[in-house]
Amino acid sequence: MGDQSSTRTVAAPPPDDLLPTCDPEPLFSNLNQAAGILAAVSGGPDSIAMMHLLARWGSERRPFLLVATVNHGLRPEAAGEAAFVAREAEALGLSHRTLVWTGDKPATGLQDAAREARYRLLVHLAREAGASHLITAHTLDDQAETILMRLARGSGLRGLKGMRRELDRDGIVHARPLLDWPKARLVDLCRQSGWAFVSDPSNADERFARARWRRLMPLLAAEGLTADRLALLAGRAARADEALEIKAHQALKAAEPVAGEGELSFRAACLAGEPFEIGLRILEQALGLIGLESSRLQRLEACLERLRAAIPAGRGLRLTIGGAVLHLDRAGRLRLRPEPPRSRGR
Ligand SMILES: Nc1ncnc2c1ncn2[C@@H]1O[C@H](COP(=O)(O)OP(=O)(O)OP(=O)(O)O)[C@@H](O)[C@H]1O
Repeated sequence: MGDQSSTRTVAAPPPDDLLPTCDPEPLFSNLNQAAGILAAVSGGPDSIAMMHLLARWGSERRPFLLVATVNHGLRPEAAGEAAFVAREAEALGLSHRTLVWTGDKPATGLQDAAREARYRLLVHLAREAGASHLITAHTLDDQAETILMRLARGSGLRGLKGMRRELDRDGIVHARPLLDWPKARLVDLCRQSGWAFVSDPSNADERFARARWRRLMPLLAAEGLTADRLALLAGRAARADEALEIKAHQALKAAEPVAGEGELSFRAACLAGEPFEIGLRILEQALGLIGLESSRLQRLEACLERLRAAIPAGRGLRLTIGGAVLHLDRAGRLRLRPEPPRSRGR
């Protein structure tokens, strides 16, 4: 996260005669059709490089651009950093807004809360400004660290897909155009181009898991587990995940689903007959069809195990999961409906 401990501004050396040739056109070509772009710039080298590259992006087809910095109100330096980004943006002819997180700060899970607040503020501003896209400067290294952290948590295939290049955040497309770029390349680009940036020591603060994983990266790379290989794994996991989703969709469609009044029912035999992984996804998709987020993988697995034991035995079963009540009748039909509000969260 951008601002959890003290930072200092690095005065970059003057521009080198041999500026690295870096064409922003292919980098941002997916954004040509955007109805306005909000660029999230913390002041670190990654997002400062993104801002400079955006400013150099061919002006003809470029959608309107707005730059924003979030001051989480967690460090005294944060206001100065936002002002620094504002000045840099102005010098490039770009509009800039500073957003301040004024809400209560939780005693635990501060990083997660700050991230959530950051995206809430950014998405709100994007909507207000009429921007269709929010872009952040996540790099290949961020992707590799994310995958390692998810591996360590025993994540499923979906987690191993890593961060997505594009996702929907409440109707705004969140895009990560630098996801294939090693961080070192962006830092070099800043230094060689004379682009000043803010250096954030919290990136090396080992109280944070991401920093500890970052420290391990060279050791892992020496054994072949490089950021590139982790990204390769993520791409393959994404491909397998997509295939399994399609198979689960087909299985659910063939199970005579009947939807009505926020409910869904279907023949449950597929949950026992299909491979376990497909069964999990059928359940998740069914929950999605009644408007519920998928539950934690472990809970979903436990739920499916019970269903798989009951279905062949012709036993009825009633379960709750992820805000849903599941009712398996003796005829082998499973009905899902949202839990009544009063009993939720017990
Ligand atoms: N304070 C901030 N203001 C504006 N943008 C920010 C700020 N902090 C982070 N960002 C954006 O998010 C990108 C990723 O930053 P960082 O790696 O610090 O995020 P993170 O806390 O790991 O969150 P995420 O879940 O998005 O990975 C930055 O390159 C920048 O585009």
